[in-house]
Amino acid sequence: MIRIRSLTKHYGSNAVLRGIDLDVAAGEFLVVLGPSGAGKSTLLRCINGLVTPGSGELVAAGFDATDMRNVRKLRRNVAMIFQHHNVVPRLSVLKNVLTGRLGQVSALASILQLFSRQDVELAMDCLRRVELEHKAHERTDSLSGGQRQRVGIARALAQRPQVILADEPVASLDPKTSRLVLQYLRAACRELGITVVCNLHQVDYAREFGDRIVGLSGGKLVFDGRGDELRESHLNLIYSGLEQVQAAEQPLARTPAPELAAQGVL
Ligand SMILES: Nc1ncnc2c1ncn2[C@@H]1O[C@H](COP(=O)(O)OP(=O)(O)OP(=O)(O)O)[C@@H](O)[C@H]1O
Repeated sequence: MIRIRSLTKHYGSNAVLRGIDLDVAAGEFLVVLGPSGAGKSTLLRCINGLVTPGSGELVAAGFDATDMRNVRKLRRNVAMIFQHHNVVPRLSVLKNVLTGRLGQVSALASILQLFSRQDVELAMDCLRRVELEHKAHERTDSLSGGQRQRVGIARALAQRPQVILADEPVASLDPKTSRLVLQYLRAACRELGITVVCNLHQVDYAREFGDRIVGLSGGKLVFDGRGDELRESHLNLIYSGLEQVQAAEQPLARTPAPELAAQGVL
């Protein structure tokens, strides 16, 4: 579903992504772990065409994401969920979810915000999936932060995307609400076959919800494996910072990573 080869991105002299190779299978729930500034958001933004990579290949949902002519089609199929949910507070919950349909309807219908009965039924179904159907006609600013994030998920689902990119979707939520939000995302993955790539800071959630975890450090992937393969030594490598990754010159750690241990990296 996503194929990335030798992907780089620089901001001036700051090398943010330094040769990423990554495949994500259809229906997989992939968690990206990494310290602040590792390049996690930049990676997600490259996948949905918000950021143009410097070099490399990136195909998502069948579209070449490095070719900006594909951006509209790409974003129709690749939905994004942000940390601050980006919902429109003064709109009703239902209208916020319906904005997820804007990329799919005609330009005129989009300008006039005319939605068909099928669109409304789809939006209500998406609200049911995050258990907010009963809030459909309330103003979104009357909802809690966790509920707004669930509206963000429903809006993403209303797009009927092949891929959902979630950029620290639970960063500002309490533990109970965080797990609920991640459960809805995982259900979307399992029940609808949507591929999810989710940036997280919480290792426990990564282990619990990710089918697979990749560790990004200093713009390089330094771990790729299942949650139960992620050891303390890998976490040290992921969170050790740029210098050690450069010193290691080791592209990827896989448990038990005997090669890395032999080189004294772990
Ligand atoms: N638009 C931009 N212009 C210049 N530099 C940028 C821009 N966006 C990101 N960067 C830089 O790229 C690096 C990686 O940022 P990015 O947001 O991808 O990291 P991150 O891993 O998502 O961090 P966090 O966990 O704090 O969100 C940082 O050094 C950041 O300052």
